[in-house]
Amino acid sequence: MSRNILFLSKTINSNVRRLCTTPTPVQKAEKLVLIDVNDKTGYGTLSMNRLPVNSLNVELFNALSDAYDEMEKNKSRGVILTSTSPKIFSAGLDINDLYSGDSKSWSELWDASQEAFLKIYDASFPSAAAINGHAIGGGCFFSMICDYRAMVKGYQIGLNEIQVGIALPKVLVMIMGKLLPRRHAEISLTQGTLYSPEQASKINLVDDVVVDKAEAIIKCEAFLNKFRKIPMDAVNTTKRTIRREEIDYIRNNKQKDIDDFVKAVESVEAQNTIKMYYQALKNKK
Ligand SMILES: CCCCC/C=C\CCC/C=C/CC(=O)SCCNC(=O)CCNC(=O)[C@H](O)C(C)(C)COP(=O)(O)OP(=O)(O)OC[C@H]1O[C@@H](n2cnc3c(N)ncnc32)[C@H](O)[C@@H]1OP(=O)(O)O
Repeated sequence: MSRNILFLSKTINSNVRRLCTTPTPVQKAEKLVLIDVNDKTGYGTLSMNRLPVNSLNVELFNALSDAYDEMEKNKSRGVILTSTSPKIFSAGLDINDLYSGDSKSWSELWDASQEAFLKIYDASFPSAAAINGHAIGGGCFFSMICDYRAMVKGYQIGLNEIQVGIALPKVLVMIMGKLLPRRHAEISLTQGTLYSPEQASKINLVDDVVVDKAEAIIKCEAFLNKFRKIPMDAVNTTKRTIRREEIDYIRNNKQKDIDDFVKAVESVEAQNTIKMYYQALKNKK
């Protein structure tokens, strides 16, 4: 069974294409999240496909949410979250949207990010991130809400929002505070530190450091295999107990959380920093 070739199958929604083994090739997938279900294991590989850097915008968040809905509907045994880019898992929130948006568009952006967050963090199956490149800002965060992370050597990972001038949203602080030892969480959040995979593994930000994407996928599959003999209801009840605080916070404070994000982004200081950051990115070459 060839799992590396994209095949035409029914379009699940406007932004998600399921890859399966029906033998009708298509030239190029244009969907924002590609879904490849391994019929043998029942695991779905979801590949973010908003090139060049998988910057997160409303459409990519929605495509991730739709892909998770599809996995739920098909009673998936687990998801591997990765990217089609050869060197970038995700470069975080789309700086263009932060730079040129307004309170309405930032509200819509955060609303979509909350939905995608809940789909992944409260899924009824485990998710493993095969971090095949840089995972920065929101990109790092989306790997953090998976159940496991394997990262390829030679790239960087971290929550650098503070360097972009954005005060850290509450849920990011809550989850970073639980994942990392307290002192590292504090330094990382207030300084926006980016880590090598080796450094990240020392502070629990990633679980395994690997040489390439293929090894990352193998590690993710091995992690998901650990759940095969455990009743998933028991796993999910336990996981929801562990994750209840963050999930309840978003469910019960959705609008406040959106307002907090908009307030953080629209402040004069944040806008000045975002502008400088945007220009530095554009002038890089
Ligand atoms: C309760 C709800 C919770 C849900 C939360 C969800 C998300 C949490 C988000 C919280 C807030 C997050 C804030 C952020 O994420 S801000 C973004 C932080 N990201 C960055 O700082 C990364 C910036 N980019 C880079 O450092 C580099 O581009 C790179 C990723 C290391 C790749 O470097 P390189 O390979 O050299 O490529 P280029 O730099 O030349 O980039 C190619 C191309 O892409 C553009 N680009 C890069 N990053 C972004 C971006 N984040 N947004 C938009 N566009 C980006 C870059 O400008 C180049 O474009 P051009 O070819 O047109 O010049």
